[in-house]
Amino acid sequence: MTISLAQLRRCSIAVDLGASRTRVYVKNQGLVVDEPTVAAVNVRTGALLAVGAQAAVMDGRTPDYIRVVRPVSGGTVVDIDMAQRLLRHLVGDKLRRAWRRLPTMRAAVCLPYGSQPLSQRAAVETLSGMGARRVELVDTLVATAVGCGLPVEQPEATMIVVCGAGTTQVAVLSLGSIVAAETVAVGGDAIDHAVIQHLRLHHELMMPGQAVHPLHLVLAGGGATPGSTEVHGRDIVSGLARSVQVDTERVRNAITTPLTAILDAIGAVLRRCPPDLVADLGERGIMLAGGGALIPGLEPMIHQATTMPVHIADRPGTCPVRGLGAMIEGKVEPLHLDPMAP
Ligand SMILES: Nc1ncnc2c1ncn2[C@@H]1O[C@H](COP(=O)(O)OP(=O)(O)OP(=O)(O)O)[C@@H](O)[C@H]1O
Repeated sequence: MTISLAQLRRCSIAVDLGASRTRVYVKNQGLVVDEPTVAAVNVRTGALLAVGAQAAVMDGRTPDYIRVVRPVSGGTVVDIDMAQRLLRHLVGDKLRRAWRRLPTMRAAVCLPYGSQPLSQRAAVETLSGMGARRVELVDTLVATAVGCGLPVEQPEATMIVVCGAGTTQVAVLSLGSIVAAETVAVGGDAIDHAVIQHLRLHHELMMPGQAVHPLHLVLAGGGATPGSTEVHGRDIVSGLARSVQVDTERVRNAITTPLTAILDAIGAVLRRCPPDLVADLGERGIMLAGGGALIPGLEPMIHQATTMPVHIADRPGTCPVRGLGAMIEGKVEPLHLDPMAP
């Protein structure tokens, strides 16, 4: 899937269509869109009522005639028409007109490692329908490593863990390519689900998906984390609104179980790596990226399991699209190997 840097330099836009968020980088302009991949539709008329953050707040609060939809799932565009409508609204009128004027507009899209031909085709069709004459597909892992500022083109090992909403991808890269990689169907959404299940089982409380985020922020407080915190939801039995005091340590334990799948993937990738590369990693450590990198407890858990240094990338969620952006801007220099060198 990975194509040459020369081809990428001809692209005008870079797109990361994630299950949770859509990000668009425009050449010479930077990151212009970073919004939830959500649209609200009037089911009676088919009209699009809201997109992005506006649509996300409607989720779970709509009357019958409004449906909140997510056109991307597990790294695949599952509703091409809706994804195009969503993208059109997110990029705005000004940018759209500029796209139409460019007869040879090329787009770069990042796709999860090992994505199926059907997923690749859906991404290409989505962007072609938006006016792109050519769509270049790039591995999310390579784009993210570039976005994190890692020296991917060098003959040194780089380990990256990209934790998204639906999946986590783990890879060791060297000389601009993936040496070993693994994908697991565990991401931020699975962690939110574990928290919701914990509250349902131990507190008989139903909690909406969006309400989990404040709890993450409390848990991420590190040493300053309070022993308990108040959460609001609906009582399972009575159906009435209720607040409960939740033991933060028990919530932390509840999210540990799904996180072990990520540790297994890291172990599998390390076992498949040549020893020289693993030795490099002992010094350099592991880079955590993707929005899920901020999941409380993930970083210390990986450090404890691998004994390697673990770093969380700067603005981890936008690393893939910023990496793609750097590639289309021509900021990534390929390593020139001279075959005649002594
Ligand atoms: N501060 C935070 N604490 C915990 N989890 C977070 C935080 N910020 C984002 N997340 C989680 O990160 C996930 C979104 O990450 P990201 O934006 O990388 O996903 P995506 O690229 O849309 O998804 P995918 O790569 O699976 O298609 C969500 O599940 C969200 O709950």
